[in-house]
Amino acid sequence: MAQINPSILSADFARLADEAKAVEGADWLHVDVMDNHFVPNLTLGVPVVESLARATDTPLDCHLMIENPDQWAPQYVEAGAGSVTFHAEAAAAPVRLAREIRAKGARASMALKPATPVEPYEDLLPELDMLLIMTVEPGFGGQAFLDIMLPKIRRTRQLIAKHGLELWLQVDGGVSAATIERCAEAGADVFVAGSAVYGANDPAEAVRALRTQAQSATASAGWACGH
Ligand SMILES: O=C(CO)[C@@H](O)[C@H](O)COP(=O)(O)O
Ligand SMILES: [Fe+2]
Repeated sequence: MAQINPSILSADFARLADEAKAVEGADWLHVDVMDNHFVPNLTLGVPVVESLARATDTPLDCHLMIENPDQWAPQYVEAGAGSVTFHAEAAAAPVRLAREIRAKGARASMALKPATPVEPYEDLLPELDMLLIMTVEPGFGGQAFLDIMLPKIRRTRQLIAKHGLELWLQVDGGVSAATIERCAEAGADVFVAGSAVYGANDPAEAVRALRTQAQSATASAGWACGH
């Protein structure tokens, strides 16, 4: 089943608890952590994640766009995140870090920026619960979807099938009613949407509509979605 994860980055940061509640019914709440070093933007950190975890029943999907995730990622598990994504480009020891995230009780996920290929990480995929393919350069919400990422999504779906993995394949950046079907057909099964959800008049309805679109595109593409 296709999963829709609204990105809190596009919400009103002065009303985070209400904004989290506005999308209850979503599969996960996507929380973009940016440190102004790995990306040229600064958002929120561990204390805010702790508060969000108390404010909503929706599990938190933390996307860490930070340097030194080896040091920081475990703290986001302790703060209450159910899934923690670190960037391949920033991690010093991705296998050790994925194992540590899992050992602490969260799903371990790794993200690839647009120019980072998936192939060098093929042997590492069994260590992960999810791979995130960025479909914009990380750092900001509201950017245009990069169509040139579709072949990478397709190749990753083939690697998942080749190794018989349970790995979820997430896309993040510019995902909307206009682009979600192409992502689903290419093989994505977890969809982050910021402006397409929080920019809608009814964010909860936007989540439902995106999920319906993704599910029918997945069904017609014919690859099996494992959840
Ligand atoms: O990680 C990021 C941006 O770096 C994303 O999670 C954005 O927050 C998605 O926003 P939209 O592109 O959907 O508006
Ligand atoms: Fe994100």
